[in-house]
Amino acid sequence: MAAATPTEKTARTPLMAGNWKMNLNHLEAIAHVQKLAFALTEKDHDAVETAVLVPFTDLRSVQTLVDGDKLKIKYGAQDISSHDSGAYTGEVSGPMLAKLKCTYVAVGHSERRQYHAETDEICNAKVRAAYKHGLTPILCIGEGLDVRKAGEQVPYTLAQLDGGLKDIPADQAESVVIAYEPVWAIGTGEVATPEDAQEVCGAIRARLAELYSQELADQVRIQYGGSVKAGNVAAIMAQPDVDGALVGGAALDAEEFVKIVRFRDQ
Ligand SMILES: O=C[C@H](O)COP(=O)(O)O
Repeated sequence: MAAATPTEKTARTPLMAGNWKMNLNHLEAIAHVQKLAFALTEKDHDAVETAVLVPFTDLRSVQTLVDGDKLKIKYGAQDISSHDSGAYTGEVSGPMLAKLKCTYVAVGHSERRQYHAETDEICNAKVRAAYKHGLTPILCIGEGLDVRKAGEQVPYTLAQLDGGLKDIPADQAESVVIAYEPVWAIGTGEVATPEDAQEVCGAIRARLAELYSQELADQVRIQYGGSVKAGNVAAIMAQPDVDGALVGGAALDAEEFVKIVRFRDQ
């Protein structure tokens, strides 16, 4: 499988996204985004795209702050309903997220797959819903420990990629963000080695080339997620097919997250 060359990599702007998960209420969200905005410079924004994926209850506050202060921090949600409206208690729709001017929405995070029984079919419907309403999906894929121990991480993850992108046309898929998150490395402190991350991220890019074209594969950003911190981000980002990170725990500490955004300085 052909991996991207470093030259192709430079054409992709790194995306550092903080997934807050179920943390920070709307007041804490404002304080946190203000800290990020204060710390991040024009130089940072030119070099790296920074985003926060926040709880639904925080979105309006974050939108007001970002709009009001014309911040360059992007924001989005952690999930999206596959339905546009109707009797779906507890769900939040694409039109609602679009109205809040979300840029991104995470789809198929392993915690959604594990605790909410989200299948590849459901993820595919959510990817469609995101594109239908002008949102960019961050499709999360990755294997559990049993799969890793069996050495099946590449075929397992590629099957999730195929399922999530099933019948998604190239003019949409060209903007997708793929987050490779080995489940065994999430919140455990067990970070995958840079070589582990590259093995699967390289395979994902090669598969995108097979599904679409090399040109499309070369422009899609592939993130690594799983216990990313300031201390390990540089080595992971040095891999040719890793274009950013989806950061959980470390994104709750504004100073740490800013260091991750400045991965080149670490
Ligand atoms: O979405 C983020 C991932 O689940 C990684 O979380 P973590 O950085 O706390 O391991």
